[in-house]
Amino acid sequence: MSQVTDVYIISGFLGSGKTTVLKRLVEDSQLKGKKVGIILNELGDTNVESHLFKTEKMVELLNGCICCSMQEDLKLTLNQFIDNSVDILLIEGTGVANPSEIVEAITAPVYIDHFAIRSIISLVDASQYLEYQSIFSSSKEIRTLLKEQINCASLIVLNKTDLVTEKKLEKILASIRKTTSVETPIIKSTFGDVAMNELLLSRVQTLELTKEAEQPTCSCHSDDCNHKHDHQHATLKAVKLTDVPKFTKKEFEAWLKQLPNDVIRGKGIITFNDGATAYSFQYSSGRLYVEEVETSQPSIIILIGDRLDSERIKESYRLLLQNK
Ligand SMILES: Nc1nc2c(ncn2[C@@H]2O[C@H](COP(=O)(O)OP(=O)(O)OP(=O)(O)O)[C@@H](O)[C@H]2O)c(=O)[nH]1
Repeated sequence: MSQVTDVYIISGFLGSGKTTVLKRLVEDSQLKGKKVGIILNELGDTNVESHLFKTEKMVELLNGCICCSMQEDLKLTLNQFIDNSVDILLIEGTGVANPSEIVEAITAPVYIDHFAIRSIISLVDASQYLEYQSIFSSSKEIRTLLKEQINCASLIVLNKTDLVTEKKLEKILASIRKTTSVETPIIKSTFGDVAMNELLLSRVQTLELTKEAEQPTCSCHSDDCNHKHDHQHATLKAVKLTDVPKFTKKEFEAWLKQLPNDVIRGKGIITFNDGATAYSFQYSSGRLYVEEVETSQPSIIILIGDRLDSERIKESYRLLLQNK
């Protein structure tokens, strides 16, 4: 029989810092000489972050969410990891994935001898946590999802604390504590700088499951976490813009900032006027981050948000191009 692979699920809403933590886990595992497997799930049909993980065995599941519409694809991928064993399997869901549904797939009897979920790490964006409560006040699905991402965690990482005051942080902690079990640790961080032993600590008791078990368990402590719910996040949408010309960074940033508030997240590959270098860009919490990258991927802009009006965004993009 093949060895049991340690599995870590990285969850959290759009832009909360999942990939940042994933990168740290990958680097640590490599330093320890472990073979790493990654499952990266994206809502859209393009992953603009694959350049970050060139050396690992990575499977990208695009155009859907592994917690619902892509459960079958997740199973096929897990089969690959049985045949091609790794020491640690890191799964990053989309920003709208419900981790309990991923747990459900992995704890199916057929996988019980092969995979052991060690932790469900949920990232929370401190700079947006309270804001999301009001932005999504009319979207029950998203508010439920945000709650579930927290309630199903075995470790909550309250990230982006550099962007909020101590007073606001206390308010956020109190609000999170209202819905989550007191046993679930909450660790504050910037750029996911949580001690590696905390991230890697085995916190999920799925090993008790037997092959005969009919109902898989997850570490959920909340009545809100309904394993059999009709999981929907149809209001969240990704818009992709291709054939992207060169801009100045200033033009690009100004354009992102004037987009409607319902654009929660942006990412992609872009080149600026000042040369041929490609940059990976991240737009999150209303801030633009760019980083030079070596990639053959053509320029692309992906915008994700609630009930996005794609026509309005495309029109705004056309105007940007016209005014260049
Ligand atoms: N200021 C600040 N920025 C952060 C922090 N953590 C991550 N970021 C930045 O926020 C952006 C989004 O981070 P990611 O790790 O890509 O977030 P994500 O959850 O993987 O995003 P999606 O997969 O799109 O949902 C990146 O530009 C990060 O560098 C933090 O603690 N503080």
